[in-house]
Amino acid sequence: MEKIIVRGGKQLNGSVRVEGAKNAVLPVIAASLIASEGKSVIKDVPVLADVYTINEVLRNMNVQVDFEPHNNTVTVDASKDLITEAPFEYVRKMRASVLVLGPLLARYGHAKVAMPGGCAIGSRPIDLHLKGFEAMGAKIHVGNGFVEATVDGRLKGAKIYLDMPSVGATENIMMAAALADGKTIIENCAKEPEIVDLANYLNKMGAKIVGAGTETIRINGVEKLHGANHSIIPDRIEAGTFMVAAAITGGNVLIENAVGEHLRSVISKLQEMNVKVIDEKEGLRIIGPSQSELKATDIKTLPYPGFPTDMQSQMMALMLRANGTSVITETVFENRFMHVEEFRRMNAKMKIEGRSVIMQGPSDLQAAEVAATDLRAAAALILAGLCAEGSTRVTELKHLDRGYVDLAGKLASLGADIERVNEDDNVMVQVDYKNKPIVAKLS
Ligand SMILES: CC(=O)N[C@H]1[C@@H](OP(=O)(O)OP(=O)(O)OC[C@H]2O[C@@H](n3ccc(=O)[nH]c3=O)[C@H](O)[C@@H]2O)O[C@H](CO)[C@@H](O)[C@@H]1O
Ligand SMILES: C=C(OP(=O)(O)O)C(=O)O
Repeated sequence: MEKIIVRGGKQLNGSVRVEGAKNAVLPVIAASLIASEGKSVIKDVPVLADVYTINEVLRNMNVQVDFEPHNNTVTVDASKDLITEAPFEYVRKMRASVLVLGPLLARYGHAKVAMPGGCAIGSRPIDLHLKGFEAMGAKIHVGNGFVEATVDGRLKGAKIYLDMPSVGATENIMMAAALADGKTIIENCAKEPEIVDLANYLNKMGAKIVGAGTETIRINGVEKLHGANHSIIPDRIEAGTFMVAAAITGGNVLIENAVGEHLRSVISKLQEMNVKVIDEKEGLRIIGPSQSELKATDIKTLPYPGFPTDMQSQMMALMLRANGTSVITETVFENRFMHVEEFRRMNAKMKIEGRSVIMQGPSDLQAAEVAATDLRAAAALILAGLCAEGSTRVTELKHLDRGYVDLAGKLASLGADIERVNEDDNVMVQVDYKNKPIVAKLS
């Protein structure tokens, strides 16, 4: 079984570069389906399991997708006739597969995609995506584990109010509206930087979208879209994870490529905890305080620009080490506390009350064998291992590989005592992140 073994106590120093954002690249690759002519060349693509999955989803639909991992480039040619279905084997691996619904429906008037189930962080319905398509004239049928959307002719522009600012629903509706007949207005939409990145890409493809990044997006539908060149924005959650790594070890790390503007809520909480954050030309420098100076704080997760739920578990690791009582309230997903039990195995002093976790810090973290319950929990357990006494062993690394490019290798390059091993035969499978050996195996 593959494990990451972390021996705590090393201070992190140096610099590390963040990759393109997972949550931006997945919708961008899905959106490439819309182009009936020309190729799209997408750069700064992170070499992640999820990227291999979305590429497979598209290939299965007869799209030509070429991935050059060493150049971080994906080229998509969707100009042939496409198959308008995404089977369960892909959606099960990655919920973001539902993002092909909007582009397929808009281009072909038909899309059939396996219904995503819940996952370790919550039930995650797609009712808002479907209501948006219905408002644009689509008929939706859910049965036998699939959702099927059809429309005679083109989708019609509509005014759509989202009950909550869902990232996926905003993306799916925006992609569909780009090719609809007439004007669509999406109100109370998500404002995440990944929404802006997708809108920029669609506009390069010939779409007419304004307002992305605000709570109202206006889209004038066009008849055709073409391939375009695009570079993916830096991953704010990977950057945030390294910010916590520097802070939790009292280190000094420059996170190259991190965009301060995308991380305001995280920066403000770190500053409250006595962590220094300096905006430099190349990125963000993080200087962690000594453990005795790390202050407790409270966090509530919210849609952007609020504190991101995808940073909740990593910040929890840091708050466990802080002096005083800290509280985290999770408002985005109803069940994103599975990592609490694993932290407890590491001697963390914490309890769950409703949608909040209360921590009486500082916990004297001790090494244990712990299992990742989702992608960010995997990162959080590794972060806790960086300051725990002894050798922490983190398993269930399939979650980690969905969203981090060689986290262990990058932390090792900053001075962490960490390795990824296959304990059955004691073979180390990944040592140097620049060569990307582990992810290369997934192709
Ligand atoms: C690939 C990707 O970009 N994933 C991100 C995206 O997921 P995703 O797009 O799935 O998250 P949403 O913003 O849609 O979900 C937010 C909340 O809305 C609810 N909801 C959503 C859609 C819907 O039709 N009905 C409904 O009730 C969800 O259950 C959840 O409670 O945004 C989340 C919230 O920032 C992040 O944690 C994920 O990393
Ligand atoms: C929850 C996440 O991703 P996804 O929506 O792809 O499950 C995440 O990136 O933390």
